[in-house]
Amino acid sequence: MTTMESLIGLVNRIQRACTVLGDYGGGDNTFSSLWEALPSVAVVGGQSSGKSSVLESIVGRDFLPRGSGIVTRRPLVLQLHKTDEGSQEYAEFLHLPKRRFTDFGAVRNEIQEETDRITGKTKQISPVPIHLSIYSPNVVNLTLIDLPGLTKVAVEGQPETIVEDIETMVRSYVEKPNCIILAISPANQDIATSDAIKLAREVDPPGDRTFGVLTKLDLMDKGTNALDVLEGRSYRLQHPWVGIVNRSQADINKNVDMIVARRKEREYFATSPDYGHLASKMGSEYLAKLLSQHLENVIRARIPSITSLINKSIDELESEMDHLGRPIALDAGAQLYTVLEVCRAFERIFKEHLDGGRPGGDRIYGVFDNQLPAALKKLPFDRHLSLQNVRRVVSEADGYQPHLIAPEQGYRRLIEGALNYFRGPAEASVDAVHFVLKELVRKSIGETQELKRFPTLQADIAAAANEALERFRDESKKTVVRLVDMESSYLTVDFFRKLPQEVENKGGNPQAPVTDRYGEGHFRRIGSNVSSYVGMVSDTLRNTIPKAVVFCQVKEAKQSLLTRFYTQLGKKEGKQLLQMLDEDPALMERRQQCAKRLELYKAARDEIDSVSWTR
Ligand SMILES: Nc1nc2c(ncn2[C@@H]2O[C@H](COP(=O)(O)OP(=O)(O)OP(=O)(O)O)[C@@H](O)[C@H]2O)c(=O)[nH]1
Repeated sequence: MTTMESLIGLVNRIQRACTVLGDYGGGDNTFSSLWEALPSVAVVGGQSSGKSSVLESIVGRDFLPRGSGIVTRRPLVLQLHKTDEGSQEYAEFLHLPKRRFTDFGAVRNEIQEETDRITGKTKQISPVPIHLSIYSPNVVNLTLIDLPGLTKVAVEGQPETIVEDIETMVRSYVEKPNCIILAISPANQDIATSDAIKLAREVDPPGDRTFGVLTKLDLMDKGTNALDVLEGRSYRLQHPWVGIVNRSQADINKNVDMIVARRKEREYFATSPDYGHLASKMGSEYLAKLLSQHLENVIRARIPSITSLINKSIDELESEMDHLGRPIALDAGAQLYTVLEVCRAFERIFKEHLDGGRPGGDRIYGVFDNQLPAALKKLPFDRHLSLQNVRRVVSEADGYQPHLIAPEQGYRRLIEGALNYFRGPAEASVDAVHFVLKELVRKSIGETQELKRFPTLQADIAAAANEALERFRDESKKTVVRLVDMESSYLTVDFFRKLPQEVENKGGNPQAPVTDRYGEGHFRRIGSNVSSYVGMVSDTLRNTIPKAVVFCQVKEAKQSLLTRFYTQLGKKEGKQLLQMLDEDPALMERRQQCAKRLELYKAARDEIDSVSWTR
């Protein structure tokens, strides 16, 4: 079982971890803020309303910078830790973890210097908080955030936007539903004009999380009192108002001890004719206890939802880290392994495209089934085998003496001329398949999740794959052109032997004039015979070209797309490998951020686990 104090201690530790990792609410919103999920108490009020005095009397020490103008220019997260009676008081800054301050004057100087470190000596403000822990037997466990005082006008040396800037910053703290607002108003001013109440009313209309604090009760005009406010009649809040009497400026100048001031405050209420009946519920000590108690209750109630936020964030971050991939290993062996792994993943996807596991491979079949037959059909054989052309080619081939029986040379020339036309569709099929393969490489690279983080390796793989595809294309072209050449280098003898013997079988009419043999019918027959032969070759090529293309390009791409690349890879040194694994800087940055966040959430989870609280 733990005491309530450990709950505030728990939140204190998580808050410190948040600040170390740059999570103090607001800022970049790509991560859910743990800070914002934690309950905190923010002190707000107009300038000179007595904020610093209230904080100091809660602590029982002088330690805040004083001066004219805006002194508090960065939020001060003040974590109070109660220590055993008699132990020495000391303070510690998060930004100076090794130094213990026992001199509170030095604490004041450090706050000032640390403020200037971020804002410069200008009068600018900054939302980056300063964390100060005070360990003392005279405090209660409590965390308070001191914010710049709300002002109405910019004074000499301040930027014009200061009024708005301060309000925006203060608002960014108090508008969070987990923020408890300590709204400070001076009693010697009309409560209706209080900056603190005005802001609190805006961000917390029901007054659930606002604690009204009325300072300077001792400075009210004689004969007047603040009972209407303190008893909730002027402005109603869910929590009771607390009246405070801080040290006057004269007391501060005289260095009146804070402990003495607390005693005087107690006496003031105890003996006050106006407030005597409220004495036990007035004063800074009471306020500190009230806040501490309330904060503990709020934390207790919030722990389950904080835990679930933490667990959810851890899950999300871990899955994002998996997605981003683990950081690159440092030794060359592991780097080579990573490169090979990624290449294999790419090859697997590329093969899936070809084998039908992913779309795109069917387009190769489309080339064979549509494109090639259509191109073959379109070849200009009609023109080549027109009567006129047949007559011309045959006559030319005969030379000075016309052929006697079959125009052997004429046939050969006509066939060779026709077969030459097949080169075009054959090469076009090779190119078409090449482009399909190239497109599949591009697609597969895009689909290889493991490659996403390595733009250089992506380019290297693309270059190697495309270079291999070019080689396969060259080889394939040579092969299909060879198929065509083979057709013209040796004609199918059988085909011609089976042709009806035109002269001998001429319709059984041996009397037909000899001139007929060289007439239209004769050349038409030659044309039609050549056309049948070419048609037969076309059928053959329609089957053999796809075989050659698949053999030279598709099968090769499946088997050895990256073979050369792997050989080159084996010769590379660590430095070159690392260059290949050069990651996108944005991604590296994101991974680093995720890792930091994960560390924060895990630390927070451990903190919560280590505190078992009573329910
Ligand atoms: N008599 C008397 N004087 C007070 C009381 N509270 C604050 N003062 C005086 O009012 C002046 C302003 O008080 P601070 O505590 O510095 O007020 P603040 O709101 O922190 O001021 P800034 O940080 O400048 O915005 C100081 O001179 C205090 O001594 C009080 O309850 N009684």
